Amino acid sequence: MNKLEEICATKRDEVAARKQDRSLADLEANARDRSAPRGFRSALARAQHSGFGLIAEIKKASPSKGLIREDFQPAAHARAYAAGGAACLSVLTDAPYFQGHEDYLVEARNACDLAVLRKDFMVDPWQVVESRALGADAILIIVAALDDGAMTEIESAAIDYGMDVLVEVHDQAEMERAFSLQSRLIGVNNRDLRSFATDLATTERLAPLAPEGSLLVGESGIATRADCERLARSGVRSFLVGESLMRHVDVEAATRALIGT
Ligand SMILES: O=P(O)(O)OC[C@@H](O)[C@@H](O)c1c[nH]c2ccccc12
Repeated sequence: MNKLEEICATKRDEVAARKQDRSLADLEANARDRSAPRGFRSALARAQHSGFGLIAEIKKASPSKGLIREDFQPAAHARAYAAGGAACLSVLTDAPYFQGHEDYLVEARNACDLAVLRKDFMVDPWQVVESRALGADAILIIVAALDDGAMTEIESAAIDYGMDVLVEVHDQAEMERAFSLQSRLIGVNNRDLRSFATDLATTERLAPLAPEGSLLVGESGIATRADCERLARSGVRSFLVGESLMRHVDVEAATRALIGT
Protein backbone atom coordinates (compact mmCIF):
# COMPACT_ATOMS: atom_id res chain seq x y z
CA MET A 1 0.00 0.00 0.00
CA ASN A 2 1.47 3.42 -0.91
CA LYS A 3 1.15 6.44 1.39
CA LEU A 4 -1.85 7.91 -0.42
CA GLU A 5 -3.71 4.60 -0.25
CA GLU A 6 -2.87 4.36 3.45
CA ILE A 7 -4.16 7.90 4.11
CA CYS A 8 -7.38 7.19 2.19
CA ALA A 9 -7.96 3.91 4.05
CA THR A 10 -7.60 5.78 7.36
CA LYS A 11 -9.98 8.46 6.03
CA ARG A 12 -12.62 5.88 5.11
CA ASP A 13 -12.59 4.58 8.71
CA GLU A 14 -12.77 8.12 10.05
CA VAL A 15 -15.73 8.99 7.82
CA ALA A 16 -17.54 5.79 8.81
CA ALA A 17 -17.16 6.77 12.48
CA ARG A 18 -18.30 10.35 11.87
CA LYS A 19 -21.38 9.15 10.07
CA GLN A 20 -22.43 7.46 13.32
CA ASP A 21 -22.37 10.80 15.19
CA ARG A 22 -23.83 13.18 12.63
CA SER A 23 -26.90 12.39 10.60
CA LEU A 24 -26.86 13.31 6.94
CA ALA A 25 -30.22 15.07 7.31
CA ASP A 26 -28.84 17.37 10.04
CA LEU A 27 -25.71 18.13 8.04
CA GLU A 28 -27.72 18.84 4.92
CA ALA A 29 -30.00 21.21 6.80
CA ASN A 30 -26.94 22.98 8.17
CA ALA A 31 -25.27 23.18 4.78
CA ARG A 32 -28.43 24.54 3.13
CA ASP A 33 -28.87 27.18 5.85
CA ARG A 34 -25.55 28.81 5.14
CA SER A 35 -25.21 31.86 2.99
CA ALA A 36 -23.81 31.13 -0.48
CA PRO A 37 -20.18 30.07 -0.73
CA ARG A 38 -17.58 32.76 -1.33
CA GLY A 39 -16.26 32.52 -4.89
CA PHE A 40 -12.98 30.62 -4.83
CA ARG A 41 -12.22 30.23 -8.52
CA SER A 42 -13.46 33.74 -9.29
CA ALA A 43 -11.13 35.24 -6.66
CA LEU A 44 -8.16 33.46 -8.25
CA ALA A 45 -9.21 34.52 -11.74
CA ARG A 46 -9.42 38.14 -10.61
CA ALA A 47 -6.05 38.03 -8.87
CA GLN A 48 -4.17 36.37 -11.70
CA HIS A 49 -5.60 38.82 -14.19
CA SER A 50 -3.27 41.51 -12.92
CA GLY A 51 -0.67 39.56 -10.93
CA PHE A 52 -0.42 36.18 -9.26
CA GLY A 53 -3.31 34.30 -7.67
CA LEU A 54 -2.30 32.86 -4.32
CA ILE A 55 -4.06 30.15 -2.35
CA ALA A 56 -2.29 30.53 0.98
CA GLU A 57 -2.38 27.38 3.05
CA ILE A 58 -2.81 27.05 6.81
CA LYS A 59 -0.76 23.96 7.57
CA LYS A 60 0.50 22.99 10.99
CA ALA A 61 2.37 19.82 10.09
CA SER A 62 2.88 17.34 7.27
CA PRO A 63 3.76 13.65 7.07
CA SER A 64 7.09 14.42 5.39
CA LYS A 65 8.18 17.41 7.53
CA GLY A 66 6.49 16.83 10.88
CA LEU A 67 5.56 19.97 12.83
CA ILE A 68 5.99 23.06 10.63
CA ARG A 69 4.78 25.79 12.98
CA GLU A 70 4.93 25.90 16.79
CA ASP A 71 2.81 29.00 17.40
CA PHE A 72 -0.07 27.85 15.25
CA GLN A 73 -2.91 30.39 15.19
CA PRO A 74 -5.30 29.85 12.29
CA ALA A 75 -7.18 33.16 12.70
CA ALA A 76 -3.97 35.22 12.90
CA HIS A 77 -2.49 33.38 9.91
CA ALA A 78 -5.67 33.95 7.91
CA ARG A 79 -5.58 37.68 8.62
CA ALA A 80 -1.88 37.89 7.76
CA TYR A 81 -2.41 36.03 4.47
CA ALA A 82 -5.34 38.30 3.57
CA ALA A 83 -3.35 41.44 4.43
CA GLY A 84 -0.40 40.15 2.39
CA GLY A 85 -2.56 39.83 -0.72
CA ALA A 86 -3.61 36.16 -0.88
CA ALA A 87 -6.67 35.58 -3.12
CA CYS A 88 -7.99 32.62 -1.12
CA LEU A 89 -7.11 30.24 1.69
CA SER A 90 -6.60 26.52 2.03
CA VAL A 91 -6.94 24.95 5.46
CA LEU A 92 -5.79 21.40 6.25
CA THR A 93 -8.41 19.59 8.28
CA ASP A 94 -6.96 16.06 8.17
CA ALA A 95 -5.88 15.17 11.70
CA PRO A 96 -3.95 11.88 11.54
CA TYR A 97 -1.36 12.94 8.95
CA PHE A 98 -1.42 16.76 8.96
CA GLN A 99 -2.47 17.61 12.54
CA GLY A 100 -5.34 19.57 11.06
CA HIS A 101 -8.81 20.18 12.50
CA GLU A 102 -12.21 21.42 11.28
CA ASP A 103 -12.06 24.18 13.89
CA TYR A 104 -9.04 25.64 12.10
CA LEU A 105 -11.14 26.06 8.97
CA VAL A 106 -13.97 27.73 10.88
CA GLU A 107 -11.56 30.05 12.76
CA ALA A 108 -9.66 31.03 9.62
CA ARG A 109 -12.80 31.70 7.60
CA ASN A 110 -14.37 33.79 10.35
CA ALA A 111 -11.21 35.89 10.61
CA CYS A 112 -11.28 37.25 7.04
CA ASP A 113 -13.46 37.49 3.97
CA LEU A 114 -11.48 35.18 1.70
CA ALA A 115 -12.93 32.02 0.18
CA VAL A 116 -11.61 28.88 1.88
CA LEU A 117 -10.74 25.47 0.47
CA ARG A 118 -11.15 22.52 2.81
CA LYS A 119 -7.91 20.64 2.29
CA ASP A 120 -8.61 17.04 3.13
CA PHE A 121 -8.89 13.65 1.48
CA MET A 122 -12.38 13.39 0.02
CA VAL A 123 -13.41 9.76 -0.30
CA ASP A 124 -17.19 10.08 0.13
CA PRO A 125 -19.79 12.70 -0.95
CA TRP A 126 -20.86 12.83 2.70
CA GLN A 127 -17.69 14.82 3.39
CA VAL A 128 -18.77 17.46 0.89
CA VAL A 129 -21.97 18.11 2.84
CA GLU A 130 -19.95 18.21 6.05
CA SER A 131 -17.51 20.66 4.46
CA ARG A 132 -20.29 23.05 3.42
CA ALA A 133 -21.89 22.75 6.85
CA LEU A 134 -18.55 23.88 8.30
CA GLY A 135 -18.49 26.83 5.90
CA ALA A 136 -15.97 25.63 3.31
CA ASP A 137 -16.31 27.35 -0.07
CA ALA A 138 -14.35 24.80 -2.08
CA ILE A 139 -13.15 21.23 -1.84
CA LEU A 140 -10.23 19.27 -3.23
CA ILE A 141 -10.52 16.20 -5.43
CA ILE A 142 -7.30 14.23 -5.61
CA VAL A 143 -7.63 12.29 -8.86
CA ALA A 144 -5.06 9.68 -7.77
CA ALA A 145 -7.18 8.83 -4.72
CA LEU A 146 -10.48 8.06 -6.48
CA ASP A 147 -12.00 5.98 -9.24
CA ASP A 148 -14.03 7.74 -11.94
CA GLY A 149 -17.39 7.01 -10.30
CA ALA A 150 -16.40 8.36 -6.88
CA MET A 151 -14.72 11.39 -8.40
CA THR A 152 -17.86 12.32 -10.35
CA GLU A 153 -20.15 11.79 -7.37
CA ILE A 154 -18.03 13.96 -5.11
CA GLU A 155 -17.84 16.69 -7.72
CA SER A 156 -21.62 16.61 -8.30
CA ALA A 157 -22.26 17.00 -4.57
CA ALA A 158 -19.99 20.06 -4.47
CA ILE A 159 -21.61 21.64 -7.53
CA ASP A 160 -24.99 21.03 -5.94
CA TYR A 161 -23.94 23.24 -3.02
CA GLY A 162 -22.43 25.90 -5.28
CA MET A 163 -18.89 25.08 -4.17
CA ASP A 164 -15.82 25.23 -6.37
CA VAL A 165 -13.70 22.13 -6.88
CA LEU A 166 -9.93 22.09 -7.17
CA VAL A 167 -9.01 19.00 -9.17
CA GLU A 168 -5.53 17.80 -8.30
CA VAL A 169 -3.36 15.86 -10.73
CA HIS A 170 0.23 14.73 -10.68
CA ASP A 171 0.83 13.00 -14.02
CA GLN A 172 -0.47 12.84 -17.58
CA ALA A 173 -2.86 9.94 -16.99
CA GLU A 174 -4.47 11.85 -14.10
CA MET A 175 -4.72 14.99 -16.25
CA GLU A 176 -6.56 12.94 -18.87
CA ARG A 177 -8.98 11.67 -16.22
CA ALA A 178 -9.61 15.27 -15.14
CA PHE A 179 -11.22 15.92 -18.55
CA SER A 180 -14.23 13.84 -17.46
CA LEU A 181 -15.01 16.27 -14.63
CA GLN A 182 -16.81 19.59 -15.02
CA SER A 183 -14.45 21.71 -12.97
CA ARG A 184 -11.89 23.61 -14.97
CA LEU A 185 -9.86 24.54 -11.90
CA ILE A 186 -6.88 22.21 -12.10
CA GLY A 187 -4.07 21.97 -9.57
CA VAL A 188 -0.84 20.31 -10.59
CA ASN A 189 0.76 18.89 -7.48
CA ASN A 190 4.53 19.06 -7.74
CA ARG A 191 4.71 16.64 -4.83
CA ASP A 192 4.24 12.95 -5.49
CA LEU A 193 1.88 11.91 -2.67
CA ARG A 194 3.24 8.38 -2.92
CA SER A 195 6.89 9.28 -2.29
CA PHE A 196 6.71 12.98 -1.17
CA ALA A 197 9.38 13.95 -3.71
CA THR A 198 8.76 17.50 -5.05
CA ASP A 199 9.71 18.85 -8.48
CA LEU A 200 8.42 22.12 -10.02
CA ALA A 201 9.01 20.65 -13.48
CA THR A 202 5.82 18.61 -12.91
CA THR A 203 3.72 21.77 -13.38
CA GLU A 204 5.75 22.82 -16.42
CA ARG A 205 5.25 19.41 -18.03
CA LEU A 206 1.51 19.08 -17.36
CA ALA A 207 0.28 22.67 -17.83
CA PRO A 208 0.08 22.39 -21.65
CA LEU A 209 -2.04 19.21 -21.32
CA ALA A 210 -4.90 20.82 -19.33
CA PRO A 211 -8.43 21.05 -20.77
CA GLU A 212 -9.35 24.23 -22.69
CA GLY A 213 -10.36 27.09 -20.47
CA SER A 214 -8.70 25.71 -17.33
CA LEU A 215 -7.46 27.91 -14.55
CA LEU A 216 -4.24 26.21 -13.51
CA VAL A 217 -2.75 26.16 -10.03
CA GLY A 218 0.84 25.15 -9.32
CA GLU A 219 0.88 23.29 -5.99
CA SER A 220 3.60 22.39 -3.49
CA GLY A 221 7.28 23.12 -3.16
CA ILE A 222 6.91 26.81 -4.14
CA ALA A 223 9.06 29.06 -1.96
CA THR A 224 10.14 32.19 -3.81
CA ARG A 225 8.95 34.79 -6.24
CA ALA A 226 11.44 33.29 -8.72
CA ASP A 227 9.54 29.98 -8.43
CA CYS A 228 6.27 31.81 -9.28
CA GLU A 229 7.93 33.58 -12.22
CA ARG A 230 9.34 30.29 -13.45
CA LEU A 231 5.90 28.64 -13.44
CA ALA A 232 4.30 31.73 -15.01
CA ARG A 233 6.49 31.10 -18.06
CA SER A 234 4.47 27.93 -18.65
CA GLY A 235 1.20 29.84 -18.29
CA VAL A 236 0.51 29.08 -14.62
CA ARG A 237 -0.28 32.24 -12.67
CA SER A 238 -1.93 30.80 -9.56
CA PHE A 239 -0.19 28.92 -6.78
CA LEU A 240 -0.98 26.91 -3.68
CA VAL A 241 1.69 27.55 -1.07
CA GLY A 242 1.86 26.25 2.49
CA GLU A 243 5.08 25.30 4.19
CA SER A 244 7.37 28.05 2.93
CA LEU A 245 4.93 30.77 4.08
CA MET A 246 4.12 29.05 7.38
CA ARG A 247 7.80 28.96 8.32
CA HIS A 248 8.19 32.76 8.22
CA VAL A 249 7.89 34.79 11.41
CA ASP A 250 6.21 37.65 9.54
CA VAL A 251 3.66 35.81 7.42
CA GLU A 252 2.15 38.97 5.95
CA ALA A 253 5.52 40.27 4.71
CA ALA A 254 6.43 36.84 3.34
CA THR A 255 3.13 36.67 1.45
CA ARG A 256 3.68 40.08 -0.05
CA ALA A 257 7.27 39.22 -0.99
CA LEU A 258 6.10 36.05 -2.73
CA ILE A 259 3.39 37.58 -4.93
CA GLY A 260 3.28 41.34 -4.37
CA THR A 261 4.17 43.88 -7.01
O1 LIG B 1 3.49 23.08 1.80
P1 LIG B 1 3.70 23.20 0.33
O2 LIG B 1 4.87 22.43 -0.19
O3 LIG B 1 3.72 24.64 -0.11
O4 LIG B 1 2.40 22.53 -0.36
C1 LIG B 1 1.10 23.06 -0.20
C2 LIG B 1 0.05 22.10 -0.78
O5 LIG B 1 0.24 22.04 -2.17
C3 LIG B 1 0.14 20.72 -0.15
O6 LIG B 1 -0.13 20.88 1.20
C4 LIG B 1 -0.82 19.70 -0.75
C5 LIG B 1 -1.13 19.56 -2.07
N1 LIG B 1 -2.03 18.59 -2.25
C6 LIG B 1 -2.32 18.04 -1.07
C7 LIG B 1 -3.22 17.01 -0.75
C8 LIG B 1 -3.37 16.70 0.58
C9 LIG B 1 -2.64 17.34 1.56
C10 LIG B 1 -1.75 18.36 1.26
C11 LIG B 1 -1.59 18.72 -0.06
